[in-house]
Amino acid sequence: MSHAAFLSATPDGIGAASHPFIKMHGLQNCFAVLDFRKRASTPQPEDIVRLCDPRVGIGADQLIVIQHPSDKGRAAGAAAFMRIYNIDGREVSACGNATRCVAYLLMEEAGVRWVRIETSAGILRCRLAGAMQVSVELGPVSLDWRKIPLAREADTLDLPVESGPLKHGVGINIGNPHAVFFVRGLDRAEFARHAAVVQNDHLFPQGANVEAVEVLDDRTIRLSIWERPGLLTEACGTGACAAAFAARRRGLIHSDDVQVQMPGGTLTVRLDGDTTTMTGPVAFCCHGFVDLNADPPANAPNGQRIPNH
Ligand SMILES: N[C@H](CCC[C@H](N)C(=O)O)C(=O)O
Repeated sequence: MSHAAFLSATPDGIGAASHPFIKMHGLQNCFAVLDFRKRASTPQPEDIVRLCDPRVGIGADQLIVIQHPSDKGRAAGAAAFMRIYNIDGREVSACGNATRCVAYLLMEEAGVRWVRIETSAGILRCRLAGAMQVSVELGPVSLDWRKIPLAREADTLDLPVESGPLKHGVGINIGNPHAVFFVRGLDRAEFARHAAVVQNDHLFPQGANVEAVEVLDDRTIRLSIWERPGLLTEACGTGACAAAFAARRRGLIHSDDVQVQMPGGTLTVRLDGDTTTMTGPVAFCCHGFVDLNADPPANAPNGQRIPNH
């Protein structure tokens, strides 16, 4: 049975509300994956919060739901629509590492080596790049303040927001908003404190994923990531691409092939104009059944998770 086939299994003797899930990760950026291609519904926010919570649920940085593509997506050759939900239950438009994981599931299911996935940020081209290695070409990068989005016109190569060592950042939209700062060494706990201030600044009406980047050489950067809605993650695909693009744009690196080191491991990012392609490993963690539409835990997090530093 392929992993994707498990996602449509029906539990024998388990609660009727139970739904199969697979947990996967890309460099320890972890995802709970549900297949809703046989369900017309979307997950309830209280279910999303509970399922992402490591104490009462599966534990994940995002919940990913596979649906059938839209008519437009099908016409563009998309195999599925991938919906992305943050730990606070809100839907977002992009998740690079999750795209790599879902692409692996869909390619394994269909027995192919490339696949297109429809997301709210557009159609993404994905391909198998070796054993358990997947490449995803992310959509065009934008530095336009209106597309980040910012609350007011500003120089997106020198953002008017700072906290501690996070200064002179670069604002980028790569399907989701990012604020990229270049630093020299930064304790992870200190980064989390300052990144939370930046993320919640009024400059970002939709918030921002925040990266602190150290340039190690002409083709290698190291980054820490504070994702929306407020958590440190071990890796971030869109963040890696945004950081590599910003470093190249700032002239801090000169290679078009960038090694992006993160706490969970390294992604390779290929820069080509306003397109970025990330390549890296995917892995399966576990699978099982979850009850949906259950009551949220009494102390359901308000979308903030204590930094795991
Ligand atoms: N981990 C994801 C990024 C999730 C971004 C999400 N937290 C948002 O609010 O945009 C990645 O690999 O690109």
